[in-house]
Amino acid sequence: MKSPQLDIPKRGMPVTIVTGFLGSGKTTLLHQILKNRQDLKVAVLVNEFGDINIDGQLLVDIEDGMVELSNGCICCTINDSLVDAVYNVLEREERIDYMVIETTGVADPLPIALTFLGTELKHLTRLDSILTVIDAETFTAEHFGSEAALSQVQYGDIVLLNKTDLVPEAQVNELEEYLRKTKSKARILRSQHGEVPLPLILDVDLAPTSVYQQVENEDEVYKHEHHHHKHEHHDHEHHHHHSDHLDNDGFISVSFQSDRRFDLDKFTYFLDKVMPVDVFRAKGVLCFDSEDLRFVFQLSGKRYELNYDHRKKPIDNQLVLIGRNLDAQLLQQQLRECLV
Ligand SMILES: Nc1nc2c(ncn2[C@@H]2O[C@H](COP(=O)(O)OP(=O)(O)OP(=O)(O)O)[C@@H](O)[C@H]2O)c(=O)[nH]1
Repeated sequence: MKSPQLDIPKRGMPVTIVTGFLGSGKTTLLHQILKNRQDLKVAVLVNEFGDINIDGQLLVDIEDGMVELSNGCICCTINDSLVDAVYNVLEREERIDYMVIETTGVADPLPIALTFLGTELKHLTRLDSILTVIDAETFTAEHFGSEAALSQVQYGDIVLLNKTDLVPEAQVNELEEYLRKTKSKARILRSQHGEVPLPLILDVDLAPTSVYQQVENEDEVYKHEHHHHKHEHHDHEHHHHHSDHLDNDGFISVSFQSDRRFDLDKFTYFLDKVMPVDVFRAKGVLCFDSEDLRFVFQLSGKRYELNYDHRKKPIDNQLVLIGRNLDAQLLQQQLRECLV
């Protein structure tokens, strides 16, 4: 007799949440994880701030079977799409050993962690840790004036001081001392280009899940009172508050797409002379008139890189600019002027 097929649901899938501010090196770390995972079958969930998913396009070449969240900040759309995306992974036929979730640079990791602890996912997954990537060069105690960035540091069980190649060691030591003062329990590591031994960051069981749940309860009370208070004054306030949140601490993203190629000189002139300093982060896949290959473009703070992408033929230009106080129409006009 044929034995009946048992359909045993997967339980306790370990999950690491990779968080960290815009451009700190989360995707770079993800590439390292996928490169060095050995026999582990890792599912990565990427969520990007911006209409065009550049990271997803670049990751897909490395690892098939990637699952993506829909665009937008997951800390806002979390109750629908994150849970769905996690289910998509859990329901796959093939074996998957580990799940890594990359949040957007402007997302607060706490609601994401709470989704794993507060929904039906708590029976199917095990939150292993929150890993916070920090750009050792640009990080300051002001956290870019962003509440999300503050929360990222606050809730990191592992703090990865990345880009240590860009600063003198004394400065990294100072940064580490500063973090030690506020985060005595965190595992603090250093890296260049996200290179870190995987046993130090995966399956480490460092998430203090009871603490998150306590925070959640307090937060519920706060939200309730907050809402109530607003309600007395203005019916639309609550809604307004929510859309403020969607603005992500004032960060907005501007997308640009064109079938035409850029003039390389005009584009670099735009980067060096025209683009406002308020553009904090940019990334894209670009095509230039003078070049036969596609380029991957990365800008973080004052630095940018344009690298050949040997895997793909040039097709079109797709670019996302992220920053505060950006004039989307003006930027798009200025970019159009760089086209041949
Ligand atoms: N010099 C140096 N550059 C790095 C290092 N790690 C990452 N970078 C570069 O920093 C830029 C941003 O890296 P990403 O990994 O895309 O950053 P991210 O955190 O995923 O960015 P967002 O998705 O926009 O939040 C890229 O140009 C990387 O090549 C590092 O250790 N040293």
